[in-house]
Amino acid sequence: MRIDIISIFPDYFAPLDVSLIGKARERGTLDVRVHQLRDWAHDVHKSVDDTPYGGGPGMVMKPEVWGEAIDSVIGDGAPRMVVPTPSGRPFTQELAQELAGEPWLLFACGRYEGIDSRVVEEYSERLRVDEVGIGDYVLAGGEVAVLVMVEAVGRLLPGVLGNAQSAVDDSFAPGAMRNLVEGPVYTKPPVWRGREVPDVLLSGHHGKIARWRRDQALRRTVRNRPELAAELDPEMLDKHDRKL
Ligand SMILES: N#Cc1c(-c2ccc3cc[nH]c3c2)n[nH]c1N
Repeated sequence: MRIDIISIFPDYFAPLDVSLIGKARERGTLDVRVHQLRDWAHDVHKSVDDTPYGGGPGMVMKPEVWGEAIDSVIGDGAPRMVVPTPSGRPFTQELAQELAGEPWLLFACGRYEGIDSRVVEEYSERLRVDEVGIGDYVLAGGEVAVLVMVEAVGRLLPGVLGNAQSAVDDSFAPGAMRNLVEGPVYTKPPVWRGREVPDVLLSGHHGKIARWRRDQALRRTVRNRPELAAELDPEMLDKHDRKL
């Protein structure tokens, strides 16, 4: 997978040089290219923003600069374009799985009050463009959101996670974990400050362990994410309710 990121703060993406994503880049599984938007700003100040039409606070990012940058980066290609924005569709594990199936992603990182809306209009005629948000809070720009999305997508690519099963057991993963969050996890020592690991996990009985883990996931989902629990099959809730 190729990933292009356009931003006025390329240094924000240094974390993509380390850990899982860094190793995937070294192996060639991921080809991440970060571009400085100001390279396509031609005035002496390398301006990328201007005052908003209609008035209002802050500045808006100029369409001309974005247009030149995107045209230069994609050439005749057609990546899937993702524009982080608080007003976007929610970024979910399901969307991460979908994006992980794309051969080429282009992330356009806005700053200030955002990117002139004609940029999304322009490229929606030629590319699949998704405006995506990572949560109901407001950041100062799209860079952190892109870091979140690149990690969530990158870890799903073949060979990136040491244990492919991890992705299957992820919270929210399609299939058995859909609408469920993960339950508690434990490692050695068996007793820590007088706190014991649940006996079932030491039993070696894989069926009982699987049932216990699912029950714990359900309990945590009901407790922490009741809106997800409401989406679960009532039969599953009922079966576990008798024990919840
Ligand atoms: N994704 C996302 C975002 C943002 C965001 C994204 C881009 C810009 C550009 C200026 N301000 C921004 C905030 N805030 N909260 C989210 N969930």
